[in-house]
Amino acid sequence: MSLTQEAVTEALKSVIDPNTGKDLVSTRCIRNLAVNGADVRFEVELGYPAKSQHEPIRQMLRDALSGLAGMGRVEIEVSSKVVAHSVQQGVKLLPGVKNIIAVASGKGGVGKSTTAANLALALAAEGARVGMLDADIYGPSQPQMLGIGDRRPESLDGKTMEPIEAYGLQAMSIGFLIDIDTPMVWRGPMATQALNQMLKETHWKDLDYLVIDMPPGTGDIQLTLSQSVPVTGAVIVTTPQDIALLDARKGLKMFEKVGVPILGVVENMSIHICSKCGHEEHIFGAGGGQSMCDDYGIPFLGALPLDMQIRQEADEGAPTVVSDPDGRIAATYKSIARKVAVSIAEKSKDMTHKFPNIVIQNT
Ligand SMILES: Nc1ncnc2c1ncn2[C@@H]1O[C@H](COP(=O)(O)OP(=O)(O)OP(=O)(O)O)[C@@H](O)[C@H]1O
Repeated sequence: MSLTQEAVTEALKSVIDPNTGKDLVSTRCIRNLAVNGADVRFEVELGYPAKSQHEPIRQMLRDALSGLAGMGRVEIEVSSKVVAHSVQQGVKLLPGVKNIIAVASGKGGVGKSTTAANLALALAAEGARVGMLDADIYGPSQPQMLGIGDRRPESLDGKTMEPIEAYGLQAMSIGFLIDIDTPMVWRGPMATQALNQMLKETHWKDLDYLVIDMPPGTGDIQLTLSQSVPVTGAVIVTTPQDIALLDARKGLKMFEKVGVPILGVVENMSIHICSKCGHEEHIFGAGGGQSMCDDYGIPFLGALPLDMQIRQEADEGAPTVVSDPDGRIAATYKSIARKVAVSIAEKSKDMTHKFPNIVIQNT
């Protein structure tokens, strides 16, 4: 019996994408399937970056076909294509930027900047083109974390600033434009204006994702920023103690109010593992991030331990995802990055309108 396209498709239907939980046929990821005698060739196009998953997915597809009678050679090409998604109503997308991910926290000092840096690097490691915009006006830390502290952006055309390259990321920080040693009183409108200028006047080059390290808190400045920046979705970083979770809930509500979808919650400093004896301790409490996600029906993206390695590497200007790319911590950041990217990919291009249409009727 000779091999048919239908039989191959049927066999491929049994393969579930581990990242989306759906089969690759019904999600239309299988392209250009060609059956030539006993040989099969096709492409798989994932909607999210997942370099680390290409080989395992290829292997699962091969395994699914191996049982077919009359099977010859199998050639599978796996790639990723990230598309642009809609943002809040009334806010325009940025040229050269497909999706913007806001990394926010209700409370300061929970590790938002460290998470933002590692998330951006993890998305890049999975094969995406990624930018990092440090909008933390209270304490811009990305230049230091990305090891580019003393460099300043240049302008080639006199109109736009060139982002600074760091570990493959296109980086821009409010810290490049202000002297962080000088105490500055930033008022709301000034901060918004500075951020808008950085967003629009940076020469972003074909970015799949721009990660924004937001200023911590849920005050007027944060609210204005979350309204004016064209955000695809927000990631909330929290530590597990009650006070941080309370503030994280406020952050969540703030984004909800302005129509920005929540991509999920990252619990940082979740557990402490003693570097000497390996004893595990929930210093800041256990399970808080997960239960907050259960309450609001949003994804729990993952948990990072309180680990000296994370602090040392970030402070030294080479965050863990680049310092120890094959380690356990980098694997957690990459898993979080894939969940964020999958959640964006699954977002409908037409965002549900938050505000009702106003119809004027002539009577
Ligand atoms: N999981 C972790 N384990 C150990 N240290 C961490 C971890 N996450 C962050 N840190 C350290 O905690 C400090 C605060 O982190 P970070 O600057 O990322 O917090 P933040 O929430 O962005 O703060 P801010 O409110 O100032 O913006 C840094 O020194 C960082 O290296």
